[in-house]
Amino acid sequence: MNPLMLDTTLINQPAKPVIVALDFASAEKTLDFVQQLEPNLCQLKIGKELFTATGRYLVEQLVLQGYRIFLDLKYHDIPNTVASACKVAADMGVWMVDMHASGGRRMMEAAAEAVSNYSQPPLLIAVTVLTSMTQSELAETGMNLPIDEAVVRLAELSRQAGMNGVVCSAQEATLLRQQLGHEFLLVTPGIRLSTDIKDDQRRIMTPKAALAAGSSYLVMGRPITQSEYPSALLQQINQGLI
Ligand SMILES: O=c1ccn([C@@H]2O[C@H](COP(=O)(O)O)[C@@H](O)[C@H]2O)c(=O)[nH]1
Repeated sequence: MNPLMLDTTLINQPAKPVIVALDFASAEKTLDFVQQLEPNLCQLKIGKELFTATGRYLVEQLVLQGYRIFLDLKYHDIPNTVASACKVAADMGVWMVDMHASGGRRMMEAAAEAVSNYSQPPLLIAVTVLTSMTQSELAETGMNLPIDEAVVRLAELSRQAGMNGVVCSAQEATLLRQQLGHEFLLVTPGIRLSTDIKDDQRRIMTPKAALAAGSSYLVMGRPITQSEYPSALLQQINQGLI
């Protein structure tokens, strides 16, 4: 494909369940890995490591290849700064961008207002409680609610402030679906196959169980990027087999 021409063939196709976290340190390693995938298999996530290494160049390359991109920079700053960053993300053509719900209502409202005039605004997602955190680690930060209550509180605030959904663990998906209905997006990292190790994740679930619990999208990094057959693994998840 001519790299300067946007591949529009997939734009109207529904998104797939998995967002693959491209946690690599260079464009070269990333593009090598992405060669094994196709835009109709999954969405891609660019987070802090890869974005720090490659900036907007790689985001735009992958958008041009027809991938929906989740720019996972978890903004947490004053309202004006986060709103301006969301506009730049929208200009890059990303599909989804996130911020910490703990940045508060005014920060999230400013972000929602900033992208409201785009014809295809990115989905705005707020991080509730990181999937690496346990109950005691949350308490150490001064937040003394049980994790699931903290997640519900932050998710309700996010929805009121105009977010399209939240990042949470799939372990909270059933509760959030009861409280917030079926339209609000639940983006769930901490996904592990039954044979995988947890790594630094703490609140985990298998892909099949997470989708059954109400997850909208499964964020998966190491289980896919370190697999010998990433494409076959994605196909099995897409078919609901694992
Ligand atoms: O609560 C959160 C928010 C973001 N993440 C990100 O998701 C991936 C998970 O990667 P794995 O290798 O599957 O653990 C990673 O990029 C995190 O930054 C998260 O894990 N939890």
